Amino acid sequence: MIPMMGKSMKEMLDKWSKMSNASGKVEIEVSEMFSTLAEDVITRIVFGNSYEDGKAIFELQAQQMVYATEAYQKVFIPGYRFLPSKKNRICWRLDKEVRKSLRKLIEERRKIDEAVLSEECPNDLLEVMIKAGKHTTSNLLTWTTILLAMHPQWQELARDEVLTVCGARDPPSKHQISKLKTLGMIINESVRLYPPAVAAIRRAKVDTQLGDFTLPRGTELLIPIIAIHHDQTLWGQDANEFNPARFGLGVAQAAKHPMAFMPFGLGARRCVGQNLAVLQAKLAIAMILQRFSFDLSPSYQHAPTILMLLCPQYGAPIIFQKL
Ligand code: HEM
Repeated sequence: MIPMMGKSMKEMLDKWSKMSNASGKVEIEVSEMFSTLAEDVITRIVFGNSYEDGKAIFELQAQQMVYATEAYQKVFIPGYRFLPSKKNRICWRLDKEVRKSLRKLIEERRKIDEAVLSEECPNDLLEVMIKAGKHTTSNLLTWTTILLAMHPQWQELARDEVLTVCGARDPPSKHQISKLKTLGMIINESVRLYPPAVAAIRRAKVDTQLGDFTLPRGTELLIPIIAIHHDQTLWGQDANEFNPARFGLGVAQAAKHPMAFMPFGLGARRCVGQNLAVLQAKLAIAMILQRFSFDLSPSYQHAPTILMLLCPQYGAPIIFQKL
């Protein structure tokens, strides 16, 4: 998997190098680039030979996200998404199309000779992964790049670590990636401050007592991940500041409550793509650090906004300088 990711990454970075001017500088809108990268990686991993079909499904999902965001931006009314408004109807239709395309692909996979169906293309993973992975991972990469551009001292520390552990040119191996502790802390701090998924939803299956609240069966709960991640009673006075050092003793020790960090959700339904997302993020950032230093473009405006996921409202223009 890592060589496949490394290949997509290297192709992207070679393109940036070619685009740079005589002094080795290039301005890149990273949110777009990382979106393409994450799509490329997941589509290759999940769909293999059905790459083109996979891309078509991602396009349908992008349309679905636009409509769903508009619907959710209205006042939050439990059960709103079940009402037959025009936008909801379009969402349902797109959802049906996505499911239909996925089912078709899975059927096609089933027809493949069993001998060809190796561990590399288990078809049940297909439906699971496609639904969640692209936008969240590119979002994580975008915020981490913005934060490292804002905090050059952490960028330097991360680069020193990458160069010491992995050298200056070759894509890091799995073994090397597991040794990138500072980079791991930076990524944790990035998803704490800017969790791509800002909330998770649960429904009480039975009547439940939660602290002082009695929740009747069927109650929908919105768990505000982003608010929990910024809560000063849990994270201290500097809760809104970028301080990867808070993760120095591990995730469980970073806040006053061991479960306060939940960018991938918690419990049995937590994110199945967590390891893949973190692996991809570490590899991508490490490979960028090996080749470029970077700063925010003067046109960058810091305006985190929720468009289903937490996004930089005016994009993420970053100036890269070849090392
Ligand atoms: C930075 C990247 C990612 C973030 C922040 C993220 C976050 C989350 C969150 C918050 C949940 C809800 C968990 C809960 O309700 O407790 C979730 C669920 C899920 N994620 Fe991710 N995710 C990321 C990347 C990925 C990737 C790369 C994949 C697949 C390749 C993926 C697949 C899934 C799936 C299938 C679920 C549903 C699990 C279930 O309902 O049992 N995610 N993710």
